[in-house]
Amino acid sequence: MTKKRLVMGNWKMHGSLDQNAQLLNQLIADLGNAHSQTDIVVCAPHPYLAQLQQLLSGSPIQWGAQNMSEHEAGAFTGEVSATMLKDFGCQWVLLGHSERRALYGETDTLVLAKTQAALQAGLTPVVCVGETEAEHEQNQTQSVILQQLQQLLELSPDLLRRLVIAYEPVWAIGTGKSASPEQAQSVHAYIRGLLQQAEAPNVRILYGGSVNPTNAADLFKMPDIDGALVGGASLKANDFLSIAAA
Ligand SMILES: O=C(CO)COP(=O)(O)O
Repeated sequence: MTKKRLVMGNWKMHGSLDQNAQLLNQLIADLGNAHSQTDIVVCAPHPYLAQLQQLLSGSPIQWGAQNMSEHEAGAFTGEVSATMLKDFGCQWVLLGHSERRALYGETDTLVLAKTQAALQAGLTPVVCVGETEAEHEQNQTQSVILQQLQQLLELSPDLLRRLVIAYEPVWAIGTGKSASPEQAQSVHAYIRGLLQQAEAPNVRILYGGSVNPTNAADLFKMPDIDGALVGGASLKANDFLSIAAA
């Protein structure tokens, strides 16, 4: 099975109605039908999902959210459910981003519960994993990744095959210091091995962390890098589309 490349933008907590409209209209205009070989997705803050639905419906660009609740509905003030995301046309949701893990205490168990809720609602979860700089320096990358993925790998192969995994080394996020293609590939190959053992060898594995128009092509040459999760560069239409075209 050949895997379609996937390039996702994570806007994080950036944007406004005006800025988003400008960015999205430029993406639509410049994209045309040029990248049918690549799935292109933007993940916006929750309040802007209606705007994405309005502006992107009928375009080749898909949209998603950056987080969601593990619960279906109920007394969970401030939370947003998977079915609410579906109401706004989302097909994708980022889960377990390192900022959620580090700043909001999300555990592997919580990320698993959110993943199950997303799958149940028919969303594609993009589960983020990655080691910190200290863990990297202590050669703990594989054990950290294994820990983060272990519970997910116990999902049935049918469910697991509906996931996307994003490897985002924390030390590469927002630092301008991307992992080298070889460094990223070695971790992706390790993740691929785990997925193979779990009978889901074709799950797409994205790399994230300071991806830009200059380094994207070399990253994408690696056999187990199936696309990118892009932060800062996804806020500039030209940069984001250059990455998608790389
Ligand atoms: O966290 C990221 C995407 O989820 C990566 O962010 P940067 O591309 O800004 O390093």
